[in-house]
Amino acid sequence: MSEQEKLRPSDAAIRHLIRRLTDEPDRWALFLDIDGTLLDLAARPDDIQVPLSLPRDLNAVSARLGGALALVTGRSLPYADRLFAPFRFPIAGLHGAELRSADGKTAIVSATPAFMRLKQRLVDQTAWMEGVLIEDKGAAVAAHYRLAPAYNTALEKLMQDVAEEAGPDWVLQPGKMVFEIRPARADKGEAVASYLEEPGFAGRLPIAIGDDLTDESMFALANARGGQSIRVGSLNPATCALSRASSPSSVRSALATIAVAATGEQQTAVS
Ligand SMILES: O=P(O)(O)OC[C@H]1O[C@H](O[C@H]2O[C@H](CO)[C@@H](O)[C@H](O)[C@H]2O)[C@H](O)[C@@H](O)[C@@H]1O
Repeated sequence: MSEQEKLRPSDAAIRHLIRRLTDEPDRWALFLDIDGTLLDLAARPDDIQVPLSLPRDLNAVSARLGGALALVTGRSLPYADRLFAPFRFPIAGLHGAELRSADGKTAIVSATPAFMRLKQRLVDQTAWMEGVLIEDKGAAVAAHYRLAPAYNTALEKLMQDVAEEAGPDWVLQPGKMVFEIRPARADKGEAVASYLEEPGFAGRLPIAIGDDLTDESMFALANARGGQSIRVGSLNPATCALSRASSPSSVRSALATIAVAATGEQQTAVS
């Protein structure tokens, strides 16, 4: 059975995606979220599994698009890099605040001493919340309650207070079973807009694929630029994405299918 045949009947958007990127590779630029889009969600942030073939498939799709593929994630840039080694894709990390452009130029945000003290205090203040995990991402911090859903409300209140204390350079970013405090300087939509100014991306139509609240800004940007937006999983809460994909596995299937088509064409060109 081909990768495409494994797709669910509801994965019409994924079939369109495969057709677009296979038939018109010079027309599109692809922006991919990581957790819940490329990778299945896991109980803890560090429990995620990267399927062995995924980095290679991403690289083949990127080559097919002339390099117009970027990962746009809430993870820190160095963390995202490690997931897809040995390849180094253009990556926007910390929800758009960190950015490595296609030519390798990197803008990283540093935590201020005051923010570092806040992060330590957050660890102390949540120590009694059994199951709550604090993820230190440098200039951002996430408080996860996937293993302790009962603390949802208490954690939200605490994170609102901490975000306020952090000041105007940081904002509260809710997500799937998580409250994060991230740098306010850019969101994912702004990161995508910035890529679309770069050689290699400029003049192309964006396709944004994501699964969570943080992805809404890149969906809105892609829609406004005449591109496509695909929300993975449920359409609840309401989304501005134009279409839906059933699961990260359907996104990976699409990438594998496009990668196979791209590699096949290369081989035909050589022989
Ligand atoms: O923008 P993304 O690439 O989707 O990153 C968003 C956040 O993803 C991670 O948290 C989520 O995935 C975890 C692992 O599957 C899961 O345990 C958690 O409940 C999810 O919220 C990551 O840990 C965060 O740093 C990212 O910002």
